[in-house]
Amino acid sequence: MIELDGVGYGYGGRTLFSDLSMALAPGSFHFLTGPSGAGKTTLLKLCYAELTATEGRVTLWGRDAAAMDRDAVALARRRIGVVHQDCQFLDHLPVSENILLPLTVAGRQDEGGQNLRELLAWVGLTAQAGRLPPELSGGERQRAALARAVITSPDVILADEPTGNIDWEMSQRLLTLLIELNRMGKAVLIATHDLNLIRAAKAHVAARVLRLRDGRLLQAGADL
Ligand SMILES: Nc1ncnc2c1ncn2[C@@H]1O[C@H](COP(=O)(O)OP(=O)(O)OP(=O)(O)O)[C@@H](O)[C@H]1O
Repeated sequence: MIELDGVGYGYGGRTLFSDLSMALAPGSFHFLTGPSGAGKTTLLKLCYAELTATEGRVTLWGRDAAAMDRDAVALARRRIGVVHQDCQFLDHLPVSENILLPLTVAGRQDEGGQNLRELLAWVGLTAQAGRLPPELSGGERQRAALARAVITSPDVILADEPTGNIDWEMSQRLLTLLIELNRMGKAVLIATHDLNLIRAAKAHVAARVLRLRDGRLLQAGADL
């Protein structure tokens, strides 16, 4: 679905990484780890065509991302759910409306509110649906961001440090949700520093661990 072939990227002429190749196939589960500043967020942005590779080729569902026009990128992005690192919301809209936004933007409706109700129950936010985002805890925000990322029923979920600022118990809960999505056939890629989270996941899912370091992407060893 998403393929990177010999991809490189740099900001302001400074090469961050080069010659990276990977493929996100249906039902796959990947972790992307590596030191702060290695380029994990940048790599995710290349996967959803927020950035264009300066070298190599990114292919989204068989089409070269660099050659896609805005409409084609928008269509491809509907198949990708992104949980951003800072998980920002529109603070003046209730949580439920924030979660529905990607559907609205795609010109679709949640007929009868069924999807929203099920999603809220799934992430455990039914009672918080009418609250404003600034009233949520860190873990609640992360779960709302995950619900927003999957409301359009995407084929791929890209999560950037989804457990960044939350406690271990809540991290486990989020991980369980992501594993459930994967069992439904979705490809999942999680960028994280948290090696304990990766170890916990490996007990439940056949995850590949990729390590981005010094401009190279390597498969992590059996120690993880
Ligand atoms: N818009 C930008 N302009 C210039 N440099 C940038 C930009 N975005 C990121 N960088 C730089 O690129 C490098 C990689 O950033 P990126 O956010 O991809 O790393 P990361 O591995 O996700 O880091 P972290 O784990 O801390 O989130 C960093 O040195 C960062 O300062």
